[in-house]
Amino acid sequence: MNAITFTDVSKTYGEVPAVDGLNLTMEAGRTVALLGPNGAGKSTTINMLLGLVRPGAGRVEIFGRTPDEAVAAGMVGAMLQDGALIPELTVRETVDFVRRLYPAPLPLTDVLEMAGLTGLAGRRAGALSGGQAQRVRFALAVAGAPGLLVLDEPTTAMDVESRRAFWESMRAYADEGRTVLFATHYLEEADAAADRVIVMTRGRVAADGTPAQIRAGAGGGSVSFALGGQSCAGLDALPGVSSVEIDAATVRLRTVDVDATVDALYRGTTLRVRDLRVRDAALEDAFLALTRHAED
Ligand SMILES: Nc1ncnc2c1ncn2[C@@H]1O[C@H](COP(=O)(O)OP(=O)(O)OP(=O)(O)O)[C@@H](O)[C@H]1O
Repeated sequence: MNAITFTDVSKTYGEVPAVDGLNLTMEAGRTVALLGPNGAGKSTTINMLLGLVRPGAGRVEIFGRTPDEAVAAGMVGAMLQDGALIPELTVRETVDFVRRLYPAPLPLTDVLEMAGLTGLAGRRAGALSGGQAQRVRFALAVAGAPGLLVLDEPTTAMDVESRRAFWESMRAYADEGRTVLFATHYLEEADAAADRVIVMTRGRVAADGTPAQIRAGAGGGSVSFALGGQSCAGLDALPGVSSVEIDAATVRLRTVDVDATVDALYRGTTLRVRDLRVRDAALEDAFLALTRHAED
């Protein structure tokens, strides 16, 4: 059974179509990143998934149930952008209070450990830094051991080290066969943490695939090397090459097939290739290409 199904889902605010005819299925056990520029419809999608916003049209299902049923059954944990904490309660009290609301929660010590909060368990929530408060929100999201974990820009306000630790915790949680959906602006996070990336623009899916597939959609990559005084004639005819740029004595070939281009460069030319550099298209290139197209 799919963990998540959106069928012809739309949501309009006034004149603004926040989500526009969304059709999406997500298999259980996957970690999926929802990527998109501001206003693309990510939060609206997540809020509909959690039953916080009702779709104007269409149907949303979680493990075959309505969002309300799935949430009530403790199948969903969520970390939203502005989840308030009660300042007077300690971290331990906060996490324990929430985990007891679920039918089959994780042990308290496990939750604190997983979220990196063991050393902060006695601290009042009101005295936490922004990044520490985010860790508590993560702990609250996983406390009930939900099969689906939904995270809306979870690493906002975290420094680099907290971010790294956060994704490690998230991966440990996902490795138990659970499904994770997270929205992010950070392309490197989608690249590193997700096995599927859904790029949204203007309430629609602009691209959907593994990070490698999305990168490939951006046009492969580039091959550059020091040309010295040699001629660049014929380079544009090598397999895969879509353009040839020359900057000082370096030539850069944009290619849809890096392997074929490099192979032909060595076998099919008499050039002396020095200082060869190969670069895959970054997810960022793909993202910019996709979202730029949508803004046209
Ligand atoms: N409660 C609301 N009332 C009116 N318009 C809204 C509301 N919520 C969202 N919108 C509009 O719907 C569109 C989609 O917004 P949404 O917050 O879902 O995008 P997002 O991809 O999450 O953006 P961000 O990355 O900035 O969080 C935007 O144009 C936004 O202004």
